[in-house]
Amino acid sequence: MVQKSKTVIEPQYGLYKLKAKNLDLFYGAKQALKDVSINITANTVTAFIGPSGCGKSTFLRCFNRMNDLISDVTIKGQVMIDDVDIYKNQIDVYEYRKKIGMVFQKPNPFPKSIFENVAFGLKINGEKSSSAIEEVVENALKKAALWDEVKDNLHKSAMALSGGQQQRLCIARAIAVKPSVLLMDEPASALDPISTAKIEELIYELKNDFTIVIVTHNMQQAARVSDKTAFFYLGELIEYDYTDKIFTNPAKDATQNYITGRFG
Ligand SMILES: Nc1ncnc2c1ncn2[C@@H]1O[C@H](COP(=O)(O)OP(=O)(O)OP(=O)(O)O)[C@@H](O)[C@H]1O
Repeated sequence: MVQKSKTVIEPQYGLYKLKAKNLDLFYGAKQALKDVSINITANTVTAFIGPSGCGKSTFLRCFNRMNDLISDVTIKGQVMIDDVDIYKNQIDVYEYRKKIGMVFQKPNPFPKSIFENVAFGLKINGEKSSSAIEEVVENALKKAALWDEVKDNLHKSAMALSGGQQQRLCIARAIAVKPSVLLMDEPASALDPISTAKIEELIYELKNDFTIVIVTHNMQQAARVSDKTAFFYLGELIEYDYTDKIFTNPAKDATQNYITGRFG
């Protein structure tokens, strides 16, 4: 069970880690996000919840500009990391993406060894020193709570790991390049309950080093791991508040109806 401290230290002078301001997103003519604004504090876990198709993943993908890869997408408004508007023309997307790690629903290790999976990003970034790479790989695997299980088999194929181990490997791979933000799109939904519990524990630990945003369909999971929760419905951010408040005393009827299972 995740032991939570409920304190969020809000930044002074508006210096949030992630911000969106009046964000609209269209897939062709279809509007998927409507005037979404949010401020996310550094070193917190924020959960995005809401019924299928309400725009959670679309919004998550705005923070690493992954929607740029989809044709016919139009984005209006601002998305900021460390107060820099990431959709401005002069942004170097390649450099910017280094600040953001992403973990997907289905574990997607490369068909390489455990070691090579974690070392991959460092090598791409030009790290040549084997001892430096070994140190980072070990630290990333320790942070991802996988080291003890794999330390004697680092050169075995990642594909031989269990699903839960593969997902922790993907987390190690994401954090090895030292991003400051981790985006997770339903990271435990393909896993068994024991692996899910491990991922939840890990998310809670990782917020010491990263700002984490997680999309989840599992409301118990949102309640367990997140400091703040954002409820989306039909492309709108309906309510965003401390997780305890959202799950015990939401301000909006739509949130209340969703968390009590009346729709979704
Ligand atoms: N690549 C795309 N092209 C066109 N429409 C898309 C695309 N991706 C998502 N959409 C549409 O945008 C809306 C929001 O989808 P999105 O996947 O962001 O919702 P979601 O809340 O994450 O859903 P789920 O919980 O089912 O994953 C949906 O109507 C979806 O059909």
